[in-house]
Amino acid sequence: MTLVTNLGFPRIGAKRELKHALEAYWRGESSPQQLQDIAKDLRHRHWRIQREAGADSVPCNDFSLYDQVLDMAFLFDAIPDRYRKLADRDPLEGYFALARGAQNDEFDLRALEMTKWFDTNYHYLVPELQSTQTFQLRGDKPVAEYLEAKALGLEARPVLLGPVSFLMLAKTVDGSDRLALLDRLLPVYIELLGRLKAAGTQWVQIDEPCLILDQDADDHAAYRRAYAAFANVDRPKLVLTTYFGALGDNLNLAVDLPVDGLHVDLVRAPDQLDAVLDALPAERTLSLGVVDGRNIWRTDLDRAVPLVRRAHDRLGGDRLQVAPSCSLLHVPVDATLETSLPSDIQSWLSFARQKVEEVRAIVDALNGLVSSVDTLDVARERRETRSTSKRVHKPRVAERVASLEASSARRRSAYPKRRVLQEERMRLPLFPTTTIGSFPQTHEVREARAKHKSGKLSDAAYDAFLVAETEKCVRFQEEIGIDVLVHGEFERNDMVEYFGEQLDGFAFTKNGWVQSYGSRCVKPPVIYGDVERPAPMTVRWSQYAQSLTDKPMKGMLTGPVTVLQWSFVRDDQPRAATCRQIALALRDEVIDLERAGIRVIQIDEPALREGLPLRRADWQVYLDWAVECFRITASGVADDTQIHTHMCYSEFNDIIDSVAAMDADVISIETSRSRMELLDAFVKFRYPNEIGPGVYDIHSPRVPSVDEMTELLEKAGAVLFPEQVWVNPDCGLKTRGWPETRTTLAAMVEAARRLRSSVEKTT
Ligand SMILES: CN1c2c(nc(N)[nH]c2=O)NC[C@@H]1CNc1ccc(C(=O)N[C@@H](CCC(=O)N[C@@H](CCC(=O)N[C@@H](CCC(=O)O)C(=O)O)C(=O)O)C(=O)O)cc1
Ligand SMILES: N[C@@H](CCS)C(=O)O
Ligand SMILES: [Zn+2]
Repeated sequence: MTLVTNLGFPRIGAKRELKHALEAYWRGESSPQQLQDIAKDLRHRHWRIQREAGADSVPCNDFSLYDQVLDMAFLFDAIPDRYRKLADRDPLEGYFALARGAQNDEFDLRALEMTKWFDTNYHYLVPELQSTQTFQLRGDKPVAEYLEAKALGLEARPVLLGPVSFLMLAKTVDGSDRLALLDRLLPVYIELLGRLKAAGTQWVQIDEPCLILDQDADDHAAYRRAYAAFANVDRPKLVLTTYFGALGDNLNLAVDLPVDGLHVDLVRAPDQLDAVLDALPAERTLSLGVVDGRNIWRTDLDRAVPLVRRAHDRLGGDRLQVAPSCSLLHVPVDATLETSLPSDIQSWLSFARQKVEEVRAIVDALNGLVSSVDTLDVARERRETRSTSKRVHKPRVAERVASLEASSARRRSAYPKRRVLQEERMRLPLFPTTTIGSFPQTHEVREARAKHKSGKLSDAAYDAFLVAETEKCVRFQEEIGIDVLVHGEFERNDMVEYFGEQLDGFAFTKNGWVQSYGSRCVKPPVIYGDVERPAPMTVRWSQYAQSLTDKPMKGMLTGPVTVLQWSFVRDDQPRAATCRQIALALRDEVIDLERAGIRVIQIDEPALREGLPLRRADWQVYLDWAVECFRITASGVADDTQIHTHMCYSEFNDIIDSVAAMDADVISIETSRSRMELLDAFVKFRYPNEIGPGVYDIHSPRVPSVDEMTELLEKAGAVLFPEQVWVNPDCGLKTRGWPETRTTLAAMVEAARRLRSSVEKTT
């Protein structure tokens, strides 16, 4: 019998219940037990939803209080020494210290580095290992969750990140080879698999997502060594799970590994099916990911069912499982909660619950069950209304894109000339200070917006509130001596959603929350049609803020690639085509800002790196259109208007030429958690324009000292020319509170002053 399975469910909850529980706990308003009770409740609710939607088996250990990679590191006791005392005394506090840092009378602990999970907007915590690393089992989370499901009468399939991907996603602090730790790690996996088997587990989902990346001979050897070690041990069956792309040249390796099943992503890589079927050894179970775990459109069942049938004809039903392409962590919980959307758009959507239902419908159709044939008809009808909808296609947008000239993507003069003109106009000191845009989105700010949205606060009162917040923010920056100010972004719910709400072709949901990291969520807008800007979006706030001060006020926009990357995008045209439409809409905004007297405009592109295809062979095509789109947005202004861009969480070494090709006058990057390691790509001569390496890790409540920031700036100063260096935090301050923001920014300005005077002394 072909099974309906699932690789992971969004754990945050349809109403962000986990977020609220975590934050209450961190504020000291609830006990560990209360937090664990809510977590358990969510697990049970999510298993129930999946069962009701038709799943034959549900995943467990896909739940996490913060992050699934951190869970594995914690489970294997891969805890850096600095956290050990706290973790041994209070495991939950120790766990959260790894995730968020901890600062009190006793401890001053930096958090682990955080980075993007493949090409998603989800962040995982990077395990910190060293050559002397040892591993042992600490707790039994996967077993406990398996038994928890069992007590409800469910045979769940624990999800484990596989040993090779675990090591590849980690970093060693001493630069030693991560994979050299494999032999020490394997016995711990074997012990865990044994414990799962003893608890009665039948199948374990062992994720090796790195198998869809470019892997070399040493990597291949590591997979072979790892899975050979699992071959003859008493363990549950293993389904080796890959997602986000094709196995490609790793296919032969994947099918050679002595496991019991293989999951492949047929949404990103439908063409790999025949090769997989040809290569699959007899007896091996095949799990087909045919429902898109990364997007929210209803599945084209007329394409999915024949794909599955092809495998069914070759393998028979008993060796076949059907599933979403990847964990559903990346989509919201339930589209039926979106009652405010236009009904046609709502009917085009499929969130986690609906995706499991779609997998059920596919398997039922395969088995010729009548009820599902109805579902196929309904699905077909919905897709047809979408492909012919007047909401979707606007010929004048396509015409504007088609008539774009190459010169639209070029500034008038090259950077050296622009620099002179900008210097004359702005007269900034050496090491100019600025921030990345947002200031604290306090409970008060969010509450005011929520009240305004629900009609409890009038337009005028909300406006007056935002005016007052913006003014306070400007005055604060003036007081502490920041050189290039920002308005604070108080009017924005999110840097992408805010623009989506004002652009035609975008729909936004009420409950479409997706976890970004820990308790932080985003509500990606849905791009369903051709994009246009009906009216200016940010000019009013930038202009107002500029009217309050003589210092330059930085206009603040989210760039086209990031808007694309952090939205749910159309699947009926290439991403590049949608991106060009967004770029043109934003170009108009940049020009309007300049007209309104704004001399500095930041176009944030934190997602440019994350959008990079996972296989190197596909990079250049993407980078060409992504950089072109940024330049289309940025190039409509005069030479003396300074264009900034900002990128966080990015590893730049491989793409520095494209970053340089964006030709922003100034780029700010995230460098503090990596202690300026990420700056390596920008060292003298490799990046010609100006750079603001972040000196304040804004993802942690920890407050860095002046000395610490000065030291980071000195490190930057050693590899960059002084006149290249800006001083700024890693990213926006929206997640921070005002007290820590005040202290840290004042300290940051002081660090810049120290640096200025030390340079003056030496010249
Ligand atoms: C820079 N980052 C971003 C990414 N992706 C984005 N789409 N946006 C980003 O900014 N990816 C990479 C990083 C990830 N970083 C973050 C940082 C912070 C958050 C975050 O704080 N998210 C908020 C939700 C933001 C939002 O949409 N807020 C709305 C709704 C607020 C709300 O919850 N209102 C309450 C009432 C409020 C109250 O009383 O306190 C309600 O409606 O019930 C808004 O401000 O209007 C979060 O809370 O998680 C995300 C990613
Ligand atoms: N301007 C945005 C960038 C975040 S990546 C902010 O400051 O929040
Ligand atoms: Zn950022």
